[in-house]
Amino acid sequence: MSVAQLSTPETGVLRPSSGKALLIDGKRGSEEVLAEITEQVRGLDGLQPGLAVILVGADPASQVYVGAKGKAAKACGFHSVQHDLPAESTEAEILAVIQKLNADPKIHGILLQLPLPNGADATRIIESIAPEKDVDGLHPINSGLLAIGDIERALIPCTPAGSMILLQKAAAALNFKLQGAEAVVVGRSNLVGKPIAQLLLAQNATVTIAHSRTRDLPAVVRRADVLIAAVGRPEMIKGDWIKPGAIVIDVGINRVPATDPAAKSKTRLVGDVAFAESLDTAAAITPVPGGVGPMTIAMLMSNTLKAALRISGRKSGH
Ligand SMILES: Nc1nc(=O)c2c([nH]1)NC[C@@H]1CN(c3ccc(C(=O)N[C@@H](CCC(=O)O)C(=O)O)cc3)C=[N+]21
Repeated sequence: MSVAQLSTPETGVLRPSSGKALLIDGKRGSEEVLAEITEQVRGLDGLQPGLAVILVGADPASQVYVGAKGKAAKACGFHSVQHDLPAESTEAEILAVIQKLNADPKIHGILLQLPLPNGADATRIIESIAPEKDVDGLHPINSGLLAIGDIERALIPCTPAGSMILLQKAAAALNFKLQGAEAVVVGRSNLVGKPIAQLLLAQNATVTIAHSRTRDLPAVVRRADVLIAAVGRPEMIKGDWIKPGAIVIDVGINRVPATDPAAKSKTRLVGDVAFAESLDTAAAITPVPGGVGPMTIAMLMSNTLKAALRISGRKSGH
């Protein structure tokens, strides 16, 4: 469906004339961001942004994500290192690695892949990362800057930042105003739900954070002009919960058994939103895969570049 087919009434409630939602392409969005970063890095003469990723344990999914991050970093022309630590590592051992990276002038970004094995608490480890190298945006200094609305100074968590870029792309295509819109975030994690809510507030949306204890979740979701699904439960949000004309950003990445026995892979990826059911109701929706996931990696590169420019005393260009 072309953007021209959409009517955009003053109310900000959008009704696609053909009944099919606009797909927001995160793969393409991420390629655009990565190309821009690569171009900027070429012009930095002498400064090479450096990213260190720490992986504790050998969770296969985490290994895939960490591999993708290293690959993207190299493609952008970054210095990229990976520290693999055994699952049994003590907090002191992880802290020692972080101390070294904090002091390493070649490293501008440090990412501790989450979750830690055996449900270990990452709070103290994250707090040991130098805030100016905290490219995941999880240090209390960065979450504090975000909470007081100092978006320029904060390093913003990558998934929320990527989700906002996709939301802004959809809003621009649909001539939809975030200001004053009803936004519902389903999920309240420190990694995704809470920071996305802060970013939406900074855009003057009216924000509701719903979670597992929310009474009548379908009714709350039905109010959403903008719906952010970040619960981590496969296809939990049903098509008939979606308000007609809503913009839907699906942050969930859930691996479920493949339905097609002939499929090459025994599993497939689905989001937190029942995608097929939502296509006739939503004005725009992010697919899974190919939506927020690739943007997350692009934002990590963007944060690393931002950190490198700041640490080296150059302007960050925003
Ligand atoms: N400290 C920390 N920071 C993170 O940012 C972080 C983390 N820990 N732990 C795990 C999650 C997960 N994550 C993803 C990144 C890219 C895709 C991605 O590119 N996904 C592709 C598909 C990949 C596939 O096929 O498996 C897509 O959605 O199209 C997915 C997930 C970052 N995470």
